[in-house]
Amino acid sequence: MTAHFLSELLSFLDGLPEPRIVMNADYRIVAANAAYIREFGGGKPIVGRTCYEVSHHFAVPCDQAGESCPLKQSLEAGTPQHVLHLHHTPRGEEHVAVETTPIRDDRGQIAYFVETMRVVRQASSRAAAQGLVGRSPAFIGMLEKVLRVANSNAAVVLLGETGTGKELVAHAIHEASAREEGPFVAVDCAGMTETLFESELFGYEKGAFTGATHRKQGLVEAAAGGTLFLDEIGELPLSLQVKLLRLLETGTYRRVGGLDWLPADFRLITATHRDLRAMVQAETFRRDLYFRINTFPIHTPALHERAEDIPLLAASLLERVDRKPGRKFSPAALAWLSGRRFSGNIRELRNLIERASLLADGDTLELPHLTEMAEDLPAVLPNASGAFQLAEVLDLESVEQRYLAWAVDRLGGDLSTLAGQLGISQRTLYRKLQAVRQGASKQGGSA
Ligand SMILES: Nc1ncnc2c1ncn2[C@@H]1O[C@H](COP(=O)(O)OP(=O)(O)OP(=O)(O)O)[C@@H](O)[C@H]1O
Repeated sequence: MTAHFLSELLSFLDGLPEPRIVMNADYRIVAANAAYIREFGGGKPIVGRTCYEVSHHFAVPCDQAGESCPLKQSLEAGTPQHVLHLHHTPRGEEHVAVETTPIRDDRGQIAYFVETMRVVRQASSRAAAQGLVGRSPAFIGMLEKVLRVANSNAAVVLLGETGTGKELVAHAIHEASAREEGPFVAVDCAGMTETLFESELFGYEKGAFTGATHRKQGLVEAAAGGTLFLDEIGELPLSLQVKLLRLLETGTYRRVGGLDWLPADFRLITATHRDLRAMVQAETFRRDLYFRINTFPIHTPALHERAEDIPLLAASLLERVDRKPGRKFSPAALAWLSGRRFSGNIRELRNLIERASLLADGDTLELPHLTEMAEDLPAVLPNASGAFQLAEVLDLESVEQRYLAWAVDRLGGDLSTLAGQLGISQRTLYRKLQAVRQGASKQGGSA
């Protein structure tokens, strides 16, 4: 491929608003457009460096560092590939959606790759005063699904324990969708009676019943052009499931006391902490409704599946609930939080942090502020505050897991320091810790 072709390609890419780079098969950046230099350049030269060094600060390509590599995938598949990566940017680490497209030469051979990057605005990998935060593999896996489905009109069902952030995730899907400018209307299905359900969802006409002194808009109408989020869908009685199914099948509804069928225009997101499939088996949830709402299920991970996010979540939640800005946790307090099992997930963590913030007078939230009202919160990992000891000969994998559990406890959840001391990347450490957590939960919470 000629230099002329490259310069033509670059002047074409320069005119595009999204940051793009061109790379060769050796991962070397051969060109970057103006938008990329503006958003990711940070005033440093880009051309001639490798993508893995610029975006990840790795010394080897991503796939050799335990990460997915879209360049390699698109070389193998010969088609564009999409991945979600944590990239170093001039603003710090950010979630970036990467699309890698192979470019063929005149003989049909893949010669270059154009990579398009979009910073994900719906989630932060650093402490943030609002929205979703997280950087663990479990969180990134979920975020990847959120971004994939957002731009379709598919019905999404969010399945996860209570307090795992289902409402926040529903909001993120809405914000990443083409309906972003439209309304986001949340409805709690728990405790809905038949009359309430119909009048709330469909609205009513003046005179429809005693007390209906004026026409009232329903939530379906309020969600027009936007997203309707039905929380706790598993709590909806069978009689109301029929009414919801009719709305979804026909795309129309009628106000209580009204004659006209009105068209509905919303994207449906539902959520539940219940096992809907088991409910279908037990015939407490309609099979046809289950298939209607279940086009794209997303599991919201429990906190113990993403326990490495606890320090980041704790810092973010403190920012959100504390009346004194800028306060931090002591290392011991963070270590203690990182080693707890929260059955109420992020909501329980948030409540505990709010309580501690009320108890603390100084600039730092210390361990006693947390434990004073939550001593009985169970530990996930052994409380190995002393030396690392083994009383038996074990296989190396188990030794590594026990050692990591001990080291996390020791370093107070400061994973970047720990990764440095262990001589491995943070990513590799996250992955190894995931195995520790899974091992701990298989053993019923004690390692
Ligand atoms: N990834 C996250 N980052 C920051 N805060 C979060 C995150 N996930 C959840 N939260 C916070 O945790 C709390 C519980 O979240 P949310 O109400 O969305 O959970 P839920 O799964 O819908 O719970 P339920 O099933 O009980 O309705 C909220 O205060 C929310 O802001």
